[in-house]
This record gives sequence, C-alpha cells and structure tokens, in this order.
Amino acid sequence: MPDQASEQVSDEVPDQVSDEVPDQASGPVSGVPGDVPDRTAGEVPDRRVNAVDGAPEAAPSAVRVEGLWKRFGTQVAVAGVDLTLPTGKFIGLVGPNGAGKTTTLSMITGLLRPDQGRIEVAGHDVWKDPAQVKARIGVLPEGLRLFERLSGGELLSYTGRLRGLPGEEVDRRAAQLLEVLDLSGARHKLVVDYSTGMRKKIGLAAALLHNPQVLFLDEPFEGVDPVSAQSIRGVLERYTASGATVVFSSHVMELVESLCDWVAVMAAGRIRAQGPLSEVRGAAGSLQDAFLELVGAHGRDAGEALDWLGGGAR
Ligand SMILES: Nc1ncnc2c1ncn2[C@@H]1O[C@H](COP(=O)(O)OP(=O)(O)OP(=O)(O)O)[C@@H](O)[C@H]1O
Repeated sequence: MPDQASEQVSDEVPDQVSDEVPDQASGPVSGVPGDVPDRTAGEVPDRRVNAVDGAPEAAPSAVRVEGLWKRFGTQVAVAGVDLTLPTGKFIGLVGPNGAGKTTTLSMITGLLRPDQGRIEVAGHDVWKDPAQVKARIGVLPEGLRLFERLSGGELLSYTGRLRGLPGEEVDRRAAQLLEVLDLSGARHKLVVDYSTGMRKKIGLAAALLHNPQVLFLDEPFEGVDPVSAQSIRGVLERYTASGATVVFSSHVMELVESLCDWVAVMAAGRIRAQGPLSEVRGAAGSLQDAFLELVGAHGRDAGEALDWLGGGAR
C-alpha cells in the first residue's frame, strides 16, 4: 500500500498542499493539548436529551461523509464517497486491495486533504474545525510512525500529557493499557525494538489513552498474533459497549463478521454497500460471499490459467 506521507514530497501530486496537511508523524498522538473532551470526565455527547420533553434525542452520526473525492495524478482513489456511520457501533470498512480504504480513512481523520467533499466527525467539520475533531478521535493509521527512541511506557506518558491529561491519570491509564495488551514486560524497551504486533498494540494504546469518542484503525489486526488479537478485541468490545464508535478497515471477512455490527463495502473508490451487517450480508451465506458478489469478484479465475505451476510440471 502506498505510504500516504510519501505524497507530500511527490512531485506527481501537484494538488497536495503540504502545509495544509497535518504532520503524519504525529500519528495517533496528534491532538489538542488542554482541550480533551474525555468521555469519562462527564461529557457524553452521543446521548442528548430533548430540551422540550426530556426524551433522549437520536444520537448524531459518528461520521458523515458527503461527495468525497481524491485523485493522485490521473489515479482516482476515492470517487464520490457518501457515508453515514452511526454512533456506538463496531464498524468495518472492507474492500479489495486498492479500493480506497486507507485514502478514505486518511481524509476522515484529517491526515489527507480531500479534493472535494465534506466530512463531519462527532458533529464537527474535519477540515473547518480540525482541533475539535482531533480532540475527539483516536487514530491508528496505516504505516504508523512512532517516536522510536522512546520506550513504550515513555511513549504513552508523552502522548497522554500531549493530550492534556493530568500526569497521574496518564500513568494510571498507561499501566492498565500496557497490562491488558500484554506489554507491561516491554514498557522499558525502546519502540524501535518492538515487533510489528507490539507496535500495533502500543499504537492502539496511544490512540485510546484520552478515551476518544471515535476510534479509527487501519488494519489493526495485521501482524498481530491470535492471543494479542484476542486482547485487542476485548479492549475494543469494552470500548464500544460504553457508547464509543470504532471504525476499522480490514480484509479479513471472518473477523469483520464476528466483530462488527455495521459494515461499509468499498471497491474502486466507491461505496458498494453500507448498513447493518445482516443487511449487507443479505441472503448470502457469509459476508465473504456477499463481499465477492458486491465487488464483482465471483467466478474470477482463481489460478486455473497457471497450468505450468505445480510440483510435477517443468
Ligand atoms: N500517495 C499516493 N500516490 C499515488 N497513488 C496512491 C497514493 N495513495 C493511494 N494511491 C492509489 O489510490 C488507490 C487507493 O489506495 P488505498 O491505499 O486507499 O487502497 P486500500 O483500499 O487501502 O488498499 P489495500 O487494501 O491494498 O491497503 C490505489 O490505486 C493506490 O495505488
């Protein structure tokens, strides 16, 4: 997958205005010091009460995207995406390689400026009101960049303070996250010496530390062993059960099917289906079958043409 950061120095992409694109190096750390609407601190904006009759108002969407476009030179990566993602759901964004998932998530999280379109996260416009949005989201981006010369513990400590959390609270949360994600033993190890899966886990911990309203994860389970996947899963399930929203991209349909209650299917830069898992799956036997049907991959040559390939053939 192309590194989004590379486009900022690519002369093939003249429409990228690098000084308008927030620094990707900040990764999940990017935020607004001192402006942290921590959900545990009383503000739970996803359940509002109607001022007239006291009845709860419908929760606003976690994400609203309208008419989103992104081109890289002549390559159209995202071609008019409209998405409405509900609050409090475990949402899977699925699609084949090159479908535009990472590009879409990068634009939604304020890491990549769209050519066209409007994006709202937690009720705020991502590109008009970036500080408000960044204080409310956590991001585990593709090609995550971390501060390599810090230990895992230091990274969390720094991230939490950057987010404006009191030191004691940062230490408490960091210790708990390290424990749950089985990183306690590696808290003093430099991040540069972490394995792929450990990097995912410390990135996830950094993205969760300020208890964001919406968490965006690009391929969070890639390179993660089954035991760690189980702990990540547990953390995320607990997180969504509290009313927060997880949006994650993945190629693994079984995983999406077992985790998500809401799915968006993307192919060739467009959304092919979006809605509750059961609706998107429809009459198909599995999400995998529905997916292959939706992206037009059913009946595709699965290697029959490679008649030279095999142990006996020369
Ligand atoms: N920085 C870039 N420069 C040029 N083309 C790009 C860039 N980023 C993405 N693209 C192109 O945009 C399209 C969508 O890419 P994207 O990475 O968003 O897909 P994806 O769905 O995340 O793919 P994968 O599942 O393989 O990770 C692809 O054709 C890709 O080659």
